[in-house]
Amino acid sequence: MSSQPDASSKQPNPTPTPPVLLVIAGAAGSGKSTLCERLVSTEAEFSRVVTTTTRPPRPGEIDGVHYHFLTPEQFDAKLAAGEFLEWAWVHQKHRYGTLASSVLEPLANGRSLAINIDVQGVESFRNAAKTNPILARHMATVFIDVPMEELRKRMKLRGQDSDAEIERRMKTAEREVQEAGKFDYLIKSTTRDEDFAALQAAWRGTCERIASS
Ligand SMILES: Nc1ncnc2c1ncn2[C@@H]1O[C@H](COP(=O)(O)OP(=O)(O)OP(=O)(O)O)[C@@H](O)[C@H]1O
Repeated sequence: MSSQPDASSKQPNPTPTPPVLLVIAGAAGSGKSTLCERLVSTEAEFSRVVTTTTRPPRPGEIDGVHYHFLTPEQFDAKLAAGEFLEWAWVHQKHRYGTLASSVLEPLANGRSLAINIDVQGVESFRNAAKTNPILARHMATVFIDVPMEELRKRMKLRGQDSDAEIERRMKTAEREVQEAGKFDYLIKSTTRDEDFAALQAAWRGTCERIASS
């Protein structure tokens, strides 16, 4: 995960906005990370949700900044106490998740948050919002919709994944796109700039909903 940008490089927004939680999902290669990074690096109100992992820190990674690093035992204890909004095994090796406190505390302090997560993780957030009025009020879910052939192209161009891995991700993408109708906002992906403008529109829409409720 990339480091948090320097807050001083962001332009403060002259009009105060209510804090929001934008939960951004889409298939692998859809551009979630690109959008999330641009939002937290250009909009002064936004921070990235600091998620939790049992994988050991890599050199240079700071606890509480890049991740909350927990031992498997600490993770188990928080799980048993119901402190996670969502969690998952990754590559059957390490667990990753989002603590409710990592979302609720910044929101209570007036910070807006963005998180990029898979479609299954969003379902957990939606379920949590059913019993948590703060989440229900401040959260909006955003799906980035990319035509299948364009997805394959983006993953090939990115050059991170083998052909076999890309095909595996494409199969998952076909399942994930079936869930698009459950999201509050759908971004029909075109250029990076237009996608970002659509994300900003989703942010504005969410602020208006909160202000009028
Ligand atoms: N609107 C766009 N048009 C063309 N290319 C894009 C667009 N948005 C992002 N990309 C490129 O597509 C590739 C995938 O983007 P990114 O890594 O942000 O996707 P992701 O959804 O976070 O993927 P993953 O889930 O695999 O981490 C990157 O190379 C990125 O630069």
